Amino acid sequence: MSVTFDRIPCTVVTGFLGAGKTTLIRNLIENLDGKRLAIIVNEFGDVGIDGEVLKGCGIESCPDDNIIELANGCICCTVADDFVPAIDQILAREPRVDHILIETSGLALPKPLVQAFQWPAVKARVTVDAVIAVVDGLALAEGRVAHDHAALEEQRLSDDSIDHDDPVEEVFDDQIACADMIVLTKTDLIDADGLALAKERIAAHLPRAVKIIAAANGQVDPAVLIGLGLAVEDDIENRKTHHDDELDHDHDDFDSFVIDLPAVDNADELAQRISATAEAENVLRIKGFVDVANKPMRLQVQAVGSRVNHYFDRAWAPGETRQSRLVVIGEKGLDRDAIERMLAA
Ligand SMILES: Nc1nc2c(ncn2[C@@H]2O[C@H](COP(=O)(O)OP(=O)(O)OP(=O)(O)O)[C@@H](O)[C@H]2O)c(=O)[nH]1
Repeated sequence: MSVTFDRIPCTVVTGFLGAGKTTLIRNLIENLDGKRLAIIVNEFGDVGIDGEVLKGCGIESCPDDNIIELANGCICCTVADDFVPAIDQILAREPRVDHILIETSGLALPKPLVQAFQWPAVKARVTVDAVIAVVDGLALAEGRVAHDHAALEEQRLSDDSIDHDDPVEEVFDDQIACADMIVLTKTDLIDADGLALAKERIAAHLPRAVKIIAAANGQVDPAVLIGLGLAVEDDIENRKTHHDDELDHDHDDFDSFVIDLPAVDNADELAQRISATAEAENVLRIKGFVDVANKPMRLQVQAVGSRVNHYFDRAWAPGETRQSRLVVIGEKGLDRDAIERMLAA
């Protein structure tokens, strides 16, 4: 008698830079009682910050070894080299993993990633449970992504010089187009009108009837998001995106680099500098870890646009090099020298 194993379900979490993917996943890890999890974290930029944040959870059902970081790129472009080996590594785990979560980079196009699940080596063993798009409620309410289409159209008609291909909007659109469920984040930062506006803006981009779940600080009942059993790999071709005709998508609309800073004296002052820099230089995202002089703890810094969060996340380990490294991400053409000068000032 042969023994057959069911395919392991995998939830793909997409969402634009800083929308709240890591926060949501961290919450899922903490509340998915009894399920053994493995997580693949894909980042744009060389420094694996999200992986570090998730490893800090210390949850028994998701040990650090089960968190695999695929930094520096886009999983869908490196299926054979990175993704399949990562899946192999997960499937070899004992005891058996019950569920896989993938946190894609904030610039990832979900369709090519899901298409990677059609590879025979993957399809035989793993199925895409659902694609969840995390969208930034605050950014939506403020019109930083998914602008009001009617207003934009009016503006477009009155000004021929506007560039109509907005890469941020395109990535956002593609992530929404591929989603089976949408989590609208940061609802603690918006009022009822903002929430209604955010939902309206999503609806304007939604090609299908998809549920929108409002969440604050990543708190969503895992039963709503996990175990949907949708086998998305069999349906993904039907989801129309901006990049359907591109064989190669190399994210060349965006730039990212790492800045090393000396130790800082004051965390609040650094946060102000980061905010001013993001504003002046049109930076989409800054994140990293910082050495604050005379403090035993490491400072974690997270900026989405000019909004900055910072907090001491853990003590520097004995023997660990205390360093300050920030990843900066924005649209192509970032002025690296100016950003470096402003952050170091
Ligand atoms: N107030 C508030 N802040 C949030 C919420 N969700 C996320 N954040 C904050 O937003 C920032 C970015 O959150 P992340 O979870 O790192 O976002 P991400 O989508 O993983 O970011 P990337 O991986 O860089 O694309 C962090 O400072 C979070 O603490 C929320 O619901 N409310």
